[in-house]
Amino acid sequence: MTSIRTNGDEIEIVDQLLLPHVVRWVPVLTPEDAYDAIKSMKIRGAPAIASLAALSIARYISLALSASPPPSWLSTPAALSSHLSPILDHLLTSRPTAVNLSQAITRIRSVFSKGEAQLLSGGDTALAVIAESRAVADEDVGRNKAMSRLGAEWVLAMLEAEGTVAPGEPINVLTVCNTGSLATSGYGTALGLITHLHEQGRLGRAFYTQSAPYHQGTRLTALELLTLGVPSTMLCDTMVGSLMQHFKVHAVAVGADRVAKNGDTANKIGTYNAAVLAKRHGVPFLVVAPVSTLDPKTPSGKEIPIEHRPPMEAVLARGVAYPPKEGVEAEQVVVQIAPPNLSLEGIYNPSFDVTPAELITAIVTENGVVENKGGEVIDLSSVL
Ligand SMILES: CSC[C@@H](O)[C@@H](O)C(=O)COP(=O)(O)O
Repeated sequence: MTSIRTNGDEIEIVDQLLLPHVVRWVPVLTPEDAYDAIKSMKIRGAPAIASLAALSIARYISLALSASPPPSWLSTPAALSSHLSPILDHLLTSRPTAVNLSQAITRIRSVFSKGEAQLLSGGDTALAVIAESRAVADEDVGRNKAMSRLGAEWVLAMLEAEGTVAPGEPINVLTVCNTGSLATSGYGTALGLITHLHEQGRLGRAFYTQSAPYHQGTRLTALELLTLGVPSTMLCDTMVGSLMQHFKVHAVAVGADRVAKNGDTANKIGTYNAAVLAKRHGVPFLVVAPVSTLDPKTPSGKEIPIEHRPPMEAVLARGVAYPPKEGVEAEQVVVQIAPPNLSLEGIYNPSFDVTPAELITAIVTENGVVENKGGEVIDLSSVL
């Protein structure tokens, strides 16, 4: 399962607004198509957003290079930079919370500067930008596997050392939202950790929240875990406290859209609730994210820009008619749940919340695991 597939310069994404009932691949022909797909959440998840934006830039430049004659903006690194700058600026505004997109764009911009400093031709700089853009997407799977293994080993060792589980005993892990293959270029972050535990025979059960109003849990994580054959249980977002009162949850593992310098972490709305409840129940709370999600330029969670989605989206549900009619192909319907005269000002719809570092037990990256030493701040310098 994947969110993006490429063939040379061709890019297609699976429309995640239609999953799991309808699998439709849609072409992404221009950076503007990428912008629309990200903004409308046809593709979502911090690493996948960055990958699509970068791949759309690679395609845009590659097609220009093969034009005859090539456009004048390919003549020098400076011309390339001034032509692409507004396109990159625009992509950056598609979704503001996930920092991976901004990190990818910074990487691309740095190639223009290198081209200028090294007196490269416009054509060579363009090729270097294409290579850097494709690397953003290609690097993702390897680092996801690395962080998933590191996080799984760390949490098992911790639980075994404190005597919560016996050596070899499987553990139950709760997650929020969707952080698997569909949210990344493959394998996933927090869901990757869960997958790794499953592959090692160390997962008892994965619990996952529905993650309303977009239902990334109900629609996407459910699909991924079913496909992988991972034993799992879905719960409504409001049931996390009840779950922890009645079932053994050994750890919570979530992804991140941005981790501030002090360790405060923005992730899907509802993550903070899970963290508060984990603290109350003494359950370790892990953030699993690539280094490209760490943002040392943002001092704390207070400065993380939090996207508010259109109010209407909070009262919509996507699915198929129930019960299914035999012989009738599933077709998605969007239903409106609230009273038709509910004013849009009467709806609060932040897409993310911030979990303070003090509630986080450890931040897991491909470069290592950073433990919270018991304070209000997590020092990320060892993995940056
Ligand atoms: C590996 S994905 C990490 C995060 O991007 C994920 O947890 C999340 O919050 C996704 O939110 P979304 O609004 O679906 O893009």
